[in-house]
Amino acid sequence: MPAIDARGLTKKYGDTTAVDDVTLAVAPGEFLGVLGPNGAGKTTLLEMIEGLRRPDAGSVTVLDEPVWPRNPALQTRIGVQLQASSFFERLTAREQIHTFASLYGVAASVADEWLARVGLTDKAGTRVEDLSGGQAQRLSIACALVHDPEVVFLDEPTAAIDPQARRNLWDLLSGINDSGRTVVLTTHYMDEAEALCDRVAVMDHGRVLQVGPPAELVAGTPDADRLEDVFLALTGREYRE
Ligand SMILES: Nc1ncnc2c1ncn2[C@@H]1O[C@H](COP(=O)(O)OP(=O)(O)OP(=O)(O)O)[C@@H](O)[C@H]1O
Repeated sequence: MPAIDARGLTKKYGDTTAVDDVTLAVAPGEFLGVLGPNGAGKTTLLEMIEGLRRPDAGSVTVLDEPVWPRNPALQTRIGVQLQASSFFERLTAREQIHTFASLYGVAASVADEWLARVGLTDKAGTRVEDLSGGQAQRLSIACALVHDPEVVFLDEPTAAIDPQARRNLWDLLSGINDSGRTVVLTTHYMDEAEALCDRVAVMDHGRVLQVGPPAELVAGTPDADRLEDVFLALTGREYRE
């Protein structure tokens, strides 16, 4: 049984087809990257898989449970990185993650450990609206992981993060995956996809163009040294971040 089984997912916004008939299965313990340029449909696809957005067509199960309509049985088993704008207002970083922890019945000490793991112990007393973009992003990742979910969804987790913190987050996410968790992340960054992912789904214009281990995608594409070349071969366009 796949950890995630998405079939024929489609979402339109007016005349824009954000996600166009995407079928994707993710194995338990797999690290899948959804790679694509701006507007490729990555966020919309992820939101449908998370059960946060209703597909116009298609269906999704996560851990063998349907995600739509909203499925309370799944909430404690999946971790979704929310946008920083979804934080509870006026709480400090520590209060924020303690609130998440208590919702899930997780000890406060575990929440503090997560603050340390994302390098935010010295910002624990800072209000969430006073965190930098990268700090807020790291807090949102810690909040998504605090209840030790079986399946983790991260939407461009390193987008606003400086290179050193990015490396630390890569180590953190690899460690979570090594401990058997299924991880799905969207990214603009080829190097991130290559460094972290067992398989990469290359997306453009709402469609998944190719799925496979990064090395296989490259090996299967004549003259390709990097995923950039694979994207060029698939679309005829340069990949732009
Ligand atoms: N709520 C919305 N209403 C209308 N159009 C939308 C909405 N959300 C996304 N779109 C459009 O759907 C397409 C896919 O957007 P989406 O955010 O899923 O892509 P993305 O790959 O995550 O992009 P980015 O990397 O820039 O976040 C884009 O053309 C976008 O403009």
